[in-house]
Formats: sequence, structure tokens, C-alpha cells
Amino acid sequence: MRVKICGLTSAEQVHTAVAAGADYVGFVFFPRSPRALSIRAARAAALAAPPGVAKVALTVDAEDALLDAILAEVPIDILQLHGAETPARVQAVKAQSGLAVMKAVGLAEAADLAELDRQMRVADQVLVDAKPPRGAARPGGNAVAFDWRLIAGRRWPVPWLLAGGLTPENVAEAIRLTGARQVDVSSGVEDAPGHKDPARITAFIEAAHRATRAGVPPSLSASP
Ligand SMILES: O=C(O)c1ccccc1NCC(=O)[C@H](O)[C@H](O)COP(=O)(O)O
Repeated sequence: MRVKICGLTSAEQVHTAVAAGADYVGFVFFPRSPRALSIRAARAAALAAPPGVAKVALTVDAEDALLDAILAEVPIDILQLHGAETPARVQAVKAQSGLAVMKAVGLAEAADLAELDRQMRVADQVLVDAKPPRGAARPGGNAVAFDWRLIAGRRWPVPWLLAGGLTPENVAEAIRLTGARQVDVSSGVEDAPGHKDPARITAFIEAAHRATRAGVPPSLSASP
């Protein structure tokens, strides 16, 4: 089981997540997010991550100039594209940056699975999230879960992460239903929007690992 804690804003939060067992730490470069941080703050936070913990930059329909500015200052391992980026844009970002791309895809109904299939042809990993509610201020980080049965029993050509409304309380059931071997969380480990709660981070990671030990058929999930 690998766990991504998204929306960290300081070196202290990175230390907390890593000490709890996080495998990925995510930084949000979307100004309207309560988790948004400056490039300077992201650099300080990313430098706090030890080798072996993947540092992820989350952007939303970012232009090349923003990606270049982030990558010039922040030691990033993976680019998470969380907007309406097309497969062609995913390919272009991969080629230009030389980094792995994690493409977020929002699901609400079976018809949304076609976009997941399209993005899995080009992305290095996919992050399977809930579609944002109508009128939401941001395309992710909304504490909303999708119907996990939509992806139950699916076979995956690339590594993937389950996201959207996960919490320490529900992550075991989500893993059991979907066979996820990687999970991502932001709101569910906060005590207020943008404010991470160390105890909930620890509880989330422990619950995810416990659920995996309890047994998920590995054949349902591509290895990361
Ligand atoms: O977290 C944000 O504020 C955010 C803003 C804009 C685009 C995406 C955003 N977060 C995406 C994430 O990676 C979240 O971890 C994922 O959507 C799950 O969020 P949550 O339901 O809050 O756990």
C-alpha cells in the first residue's frame, strides 16, 4: 500500500506526513485552493522530503510558463494534472518536463470511464477522483467520494490511486471494494479546509495499511 497526502503547505507538515508513512507528498499550485502555496514555500516543503518519498506538484490546466517556474525552483518528481488536460497535453507535458505525469480523472457515472481509458493510454499513473460537485470552486479536494462500485473489479494497465472523500473511517471499505493499492487524501486528514491534522494523517495511513494486510486480491491492481 502506498499513500499520498495532498495539499501540504510547509516543511513541518511534510515531516509529519513522512513520519506517519506517506509515500507521496503533494503541493497544490492552484490559487483558489485553501491549500495553495507559493513556489518559494513549496521549495522549502519539498526539500523536507527524504529520498524515496515522491514530491508531487498539482496544477490545473497550467500553461508551460507556470510549470517551468515551478520546476526551476522546486525539486519535483511527478506532475499531477488536475484540470481538463487532454491526452495530447499530457503527452506534451511529459515530453517537455521529462517527468512522470499523474493525470486526475473525475468519475460520477459509468460514462466517465471512457475518459479514464483515454488518459491511461498516455499518463504514467492515473488518480481516480470524484467529479467536483456542480458549482464547486475547485476541481478536486472537495471531500466528495464517487460510487466505488464503478471501478470494482477493473483491470488496470497503469498504476493508479484512489482519491475523493477518503477518510481514516472509510478508507478500509474503499480499498476492499476497489482493490486499490494506492490511495490519496486531502480533506479527510484536515480539521478545517487547508489545515492538516497530524493525528488524522497517522490514522489514515494506519487504516490503509491495515486494510491491505487484511487482504485485497493483488490481481485487481497494477503494481505502482
Ligand atoms: O486540494 C485542492 O484544493 C485541489 C485544488 C484544485 C485541484 C485539485 C485539488 N486537490 C486534488 C487532490 O489531489 C485531492 O487529494 C483529491 O482531489 C482528493 O481530495 P479530497 O476529497 O479532499 O481528499
